[in-house]
This record gives sequence, structure tokens and C-alpha cells, in this order.
Amino acid sequence: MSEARCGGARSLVLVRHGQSTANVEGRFTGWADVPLTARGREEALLTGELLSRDGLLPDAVHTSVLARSISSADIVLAGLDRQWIPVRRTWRLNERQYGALAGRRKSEVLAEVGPRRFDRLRRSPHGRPGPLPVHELARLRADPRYAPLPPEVVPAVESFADMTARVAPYWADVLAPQLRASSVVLVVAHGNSLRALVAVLDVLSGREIAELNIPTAAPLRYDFDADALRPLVRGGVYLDAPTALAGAERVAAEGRTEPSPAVSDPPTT
Ligand SMILES: O=C(O)[C@@H](CO)OP(=O)(O)O
Repeated sequence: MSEARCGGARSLVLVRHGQSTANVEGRFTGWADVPLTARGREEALLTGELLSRDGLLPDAVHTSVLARSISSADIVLAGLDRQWIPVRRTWRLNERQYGALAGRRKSEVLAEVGPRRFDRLRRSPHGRPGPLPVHELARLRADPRYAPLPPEVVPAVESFADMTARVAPYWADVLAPQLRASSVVLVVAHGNSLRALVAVLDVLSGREIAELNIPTAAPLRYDFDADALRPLVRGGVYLDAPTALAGAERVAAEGRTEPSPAVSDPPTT
């Protein structure tokens, strides 16, 4: 019988994917399916090492249906020799649909709309950019990974609150029940879908939501008791707190600073 089934602690480990090609260019990403950079793959390897160091061997893994989350989870699990565990992929863990901002450089949007509106669009609960152009939305809805879903499930744009409304049922209906039966559940997803999950777990205020930034590939551990209702420690615990907090500050400053370089990528000519 596992430790969890004997009534021991259950851990939910949240990991944002490693650096993507859009991250390194300082662009809003949303549901665009961009790959990891070489640095992003290295970050995912380090994530696996941190989980191994702390004996956090996942019993199950959840990802979005976007390649950067799937690839990151694959790298983490390969490092842990746990590629065989059950995996579930869901659009509910996708990044926030950034609508008309997807693909645009954050620094350009900041210069265009000014700091107040930029921060509201990016971090307030209800800020909502313009929608995806009609042809792009039609293309997305025809994508084989979304085509079986009701079309309204594939949004033209989302506020943080809209996104929380699609993430919250995944916690209540899938993650929490699984956590009651398993000892370690790993979620590899995105900056904003993980912010939404944290907002649900920690019952964050609007101000706390605005100030929350999740860095790439920094494992955040939440422990629960047998009911898996509320985290034992509000805010969870980063496995490598100094690195994670420095990364969160860099995410907060995006648009106002140069993005981190993809150090391991081959030089461009
Ligand atoms: O562009 C996005 O989809 C997200 C994550 O990269 O950006 P932000 O942190 O600005 O919400």
C-alpha cells in the first residue's frame, strides 16, 4: 500500500514548461504551439534533477495539449525513469488565450498601450485583449486536438477569470480526486494556467493574482492531507526557491526588460 493510501502526505508538483521560442523573443504566446528552446530543454532536465533530489517521484502526470508542456514533461519523466506513469493531456491546462496579442512582442504592446493598460491586460483578473482574428480562430477550432470539442470551448480570447473558470473544474474533478489516491501528482503546464490553479488552491485575492508570476521550469510543491482540500502551506514551496524567485521577478518585468537569452541555442548568423 502506498504512503498516500496509508494516510501520509500527498504532493502536487506544479511545473511551468521550459523556455519556449516565444519566451526568448519576448512575445505573448497563448495557444500558439511553439517549441522549447535548447535552454528550455536544459531547464526541464534540471527540473527532473530537483524532483529526484527531493524524492518526488510522480505517480501520474498532467499536461496541456501544447507541445512545450508535453515536451517538458517528457524530459522530466525521462530523467526520473518514470516515462511509464499514466498521463492525461487536457486543453483545460492550456495557456491563457491571449487573442489579438498572441505573437506580439510584449515591449511593443507596452509602448503602444502604456504601462497601466499593459499591466491590466496582462495581470488583472478581468483585463481582456481584443479577440483572435476570425480566420485564426476558425483554424484553431479545426485543429484535430480541438475539433472534437464544442466550438465555444476554443475561445477567441480569455481574461484571467475566464481561464480560471476552465481550470477550476480540472482541480475539483480530476486532480483533487487523484491526489486522494496517489502520493505525487505532477502538473506540467503554463504560466497563466498554473497561476489560475494557484489562485484556486490558495484562494488568492485580486491583488495577489496580479502580483503572482510563475517562472519556467521551477517546481512548486504543494502538500495536502488525506482530504486534498486545502494545501498545508499556502503558496506552496519552491524546490529551488532562490532561482525560482529570481525567475518570477524576470517574468514580472517582461515587456520592460530584454528577455533572457536562449544561452545554449546555436548562434544565429
Ligand atoms: O505569453 C503568454 O502566453 C504568457 C506566458 O508566456 O505571458 P504572460 O506571462 O505575459 O502572461
